[in-house]
Amino acid sequence: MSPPTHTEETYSTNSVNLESQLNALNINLNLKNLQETVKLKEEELQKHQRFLRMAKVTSLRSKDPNTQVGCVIVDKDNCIVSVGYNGFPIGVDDDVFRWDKEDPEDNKHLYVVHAEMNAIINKRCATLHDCIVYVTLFPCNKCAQMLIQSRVKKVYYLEDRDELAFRASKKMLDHAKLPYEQVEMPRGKYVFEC
Ligand SMILES: O=c1ccn([C@H]2C[C@H](O)[C@@H](COP(=O)(O)O)O2)c(=O)[nH]1
Ligand SMILES: [Zn+2]
Repeated sequence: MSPPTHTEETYSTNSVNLESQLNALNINLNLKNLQETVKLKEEELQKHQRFLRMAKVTSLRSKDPNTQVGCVIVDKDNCIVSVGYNGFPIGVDDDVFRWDKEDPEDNKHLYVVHAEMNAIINKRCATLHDCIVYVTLFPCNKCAQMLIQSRVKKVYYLEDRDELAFRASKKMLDHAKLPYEQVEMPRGKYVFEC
């Protein structure tokens, strides 16, 4: 085999250079894409945290001395279409139907309207189809039923409980393919440092 001619050598050196330049360009492009994706993800997370902070502030209106729950529902344009918190129904007097009664015959759980249900009922739009739900506590099985029936798109929540009502809720949401995601809040920025 004859040694490569000068032209062949130059061609081969140039092609190696070109390849390494293309590789470098590709790496740069990939890095830029990655940075863009990370930025978008970070902005998305901040949006969820902002709405969950609103849900938390909403929860402060609840008179439940044990657990205050707040719920905010937003549409596909990120406009708030409803809010709700756990409370007794309109006209049901807190002084008669007390929050602190231990008696199973007269317990708050028999009367309270859950935050999610209030938000579903209070909606200021025709339908909640494809809306996003932000709630401070994972929805119980009853609320999950209502959210599935309302055809909301996703549930973001802060706190969870390992209790039957919440386990059943997860089972149902999984089966109905309604996704849910727990969101962590930035430290020290929970409610008031908006
Ligand atoms: O999906 C839910 C589950 C519960 N709540 C409300 C109902 C009650 O007022 C409290 C839970 O009281 P505990 O004394 O902690 O059991 O939370 C709700 O709004 N949504
Ligand atoms: Zn509930």
